[in-house]
Amino acid sequence: MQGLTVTPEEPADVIAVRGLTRRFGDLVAVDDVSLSVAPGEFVVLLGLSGSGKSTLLRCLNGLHPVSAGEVEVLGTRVHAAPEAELRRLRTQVGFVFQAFNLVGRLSCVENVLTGALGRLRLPRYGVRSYGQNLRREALACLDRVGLADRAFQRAGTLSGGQQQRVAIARTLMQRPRVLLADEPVASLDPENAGSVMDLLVRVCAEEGLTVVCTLHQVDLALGWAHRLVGLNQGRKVLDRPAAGMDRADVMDVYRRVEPV
Ligand SMILES: Nc1ncnc2c1ncn2[C@@H]1O[C@H](COP(=O)(O)OP(=O)(O)OP(=O)(O)O)[C@@H](O)[C@H]1O
Repeated sequence: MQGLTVTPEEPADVIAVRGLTRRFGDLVAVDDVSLSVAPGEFVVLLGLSGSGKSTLLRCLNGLHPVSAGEVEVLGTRVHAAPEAELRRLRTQVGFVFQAFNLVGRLSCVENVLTGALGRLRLPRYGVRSYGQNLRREALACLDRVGLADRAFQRAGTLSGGQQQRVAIARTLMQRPRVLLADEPVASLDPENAGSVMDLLVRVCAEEGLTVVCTLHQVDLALGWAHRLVGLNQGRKVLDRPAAGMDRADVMDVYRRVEPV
């Protein structure tokens, strides 16, 4: 049709943070940070211990209220959302923790099944209380992380690397659109850290997830991130595509205090 041109729209940012400040009493843990994350982007947050990485991550899904500024995730205005809206948002935002947060006495498959609770109306108790389709899906999630053969083993009896794989399977079961990962490989030895990161990056790419992940391992960050964001004393001191950056550029994050 003449005269009618349809321009493909740029997809909106999945995460948009503007002037975010989070204080704990007199301490400014996150200081006037702005950040946009595009669909499917894998952003790694770097910075010294205490620089505000975990606090920023928790502000993204409303686990910490913000002191000032705006946080928008998947179109939800997190800074102003009532608790019910935040609960709805959290069903779409997976969280992977350093300490795995599995229930050690439950089997791997039952831990994975809990990832589906956000989309079920009633609580469930025991593997058999979930329908057959969900049980099949949970086993498929375990298969994707290479642990189908451990489905009925108690999660607490697995190694750290295996437990983090189960936690990733639980996140897949949640079918999130965004993944927040707080030092997901900090408790693992270097070899396991590499292979769990490898898995995390692969499944996130397969699912088209938008990811914000805090890491202490600079080499892993350089190897896997699309973009590196550095914090120092709560301020954003780096925000660059990872391609073309080297270790020395990244190490600057740990010294710089001037915001970008
Ligand atoms: N609930 C809280 N109450 C008081 N202070 C807090 C709280 N949570 C974090 N802080 C403080 O906020 C600052 C930032 O902490 P945060 O955990 O975000 O840092 P981090 O960069 O994630 O550190 P790490 O790499 O060690 O996990 C620190 O000084 C910390 O002590």
